[in-house]
Amino acid sequence: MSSLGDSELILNPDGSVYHLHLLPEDIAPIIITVGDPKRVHEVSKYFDTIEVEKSKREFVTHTGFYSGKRITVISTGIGTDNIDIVFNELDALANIDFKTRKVKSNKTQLNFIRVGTSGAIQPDIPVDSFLLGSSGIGLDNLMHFYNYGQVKSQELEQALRKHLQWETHNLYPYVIDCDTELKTIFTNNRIRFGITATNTGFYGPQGRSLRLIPKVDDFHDKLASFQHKNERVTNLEMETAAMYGLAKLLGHRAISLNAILANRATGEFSKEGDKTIDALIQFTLESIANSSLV
Ligand SMILES: O=P(O)(O)O[C@H]1O[C@H](CO)[C@@H](O)[C@H]1O
Ligand SMILES: O=c1cc[nH]c(=O)[nH]1
Repeated sequence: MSSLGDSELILNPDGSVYHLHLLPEDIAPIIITVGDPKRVHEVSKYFDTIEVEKSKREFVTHTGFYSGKRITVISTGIGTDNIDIVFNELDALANIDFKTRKVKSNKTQLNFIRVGTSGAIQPDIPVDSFLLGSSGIGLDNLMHFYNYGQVKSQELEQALRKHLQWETHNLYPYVIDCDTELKTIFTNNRIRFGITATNTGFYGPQGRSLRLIPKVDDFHDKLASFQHKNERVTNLEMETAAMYGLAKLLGHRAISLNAILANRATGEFSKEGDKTIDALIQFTLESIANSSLV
């Protein structure tokens, strides 16, 4: 196997990976991802010890121990473009030998757990509730740059495309399921389940209108009315589908947990978002501590 060239695997002068500025020993196999860089501290403040604190751009990383488990928490910033960077570089840290610049023959499987915020599109999902995305619908185009056919949720993707008929808008949604073992770990009476839709923006791409009118005028109605085997589309955010796709392609596991801050059907926005996010962080850490994850 040939070595990866300098412009493919980009390392900084200190040997760290290009954007994340991390060394292979800086990360744990259990990785909590958050969008907001400030949320990293909101997670790691519960750790018993913190051994790594590094940052570059919007990518802040803390690694430490919580209840005997070594955990990394990292901010991805906003959007699936950043997920491409974070997931490829974290995988490189785990599975590429930075000295030989070759892919390792023995791979390490990483467990990605997103703790994010999101807006519900169904009226019965209250603000300040928790929701686990059992599948991710990608309305962005990230996975179209990879051969994702082997990891997609074929039947769900076909049924969704037939229902939406959004080829007229040049939209070809991809659909990828969460990891079922991680789903079991977070299955609890405090959490709802649903299909999470991921898009490239917060305003037009989530059907929001301030001064500009979104072109897809039935955006919420079309997504909210989709039904497949008792599953429905529940919420909108900006990272989950790409996480599910890249994790599966790279042989990792991923789950996305959402603090529902907005309800787009009822027009509400949480008045206690920080409290809700903190409760989801504590729920996530407790679930990890009680799991067999190492
Ligand atoms: O709170 P985070 O994790 O950033 O997640 C949500 O919030 C951001 C938009 O406000 C997007 O990243 C969206 O996915
Ligand atoms: O409506 C929302 C709320 C949080 N994050 C999103 O992406 N959308």
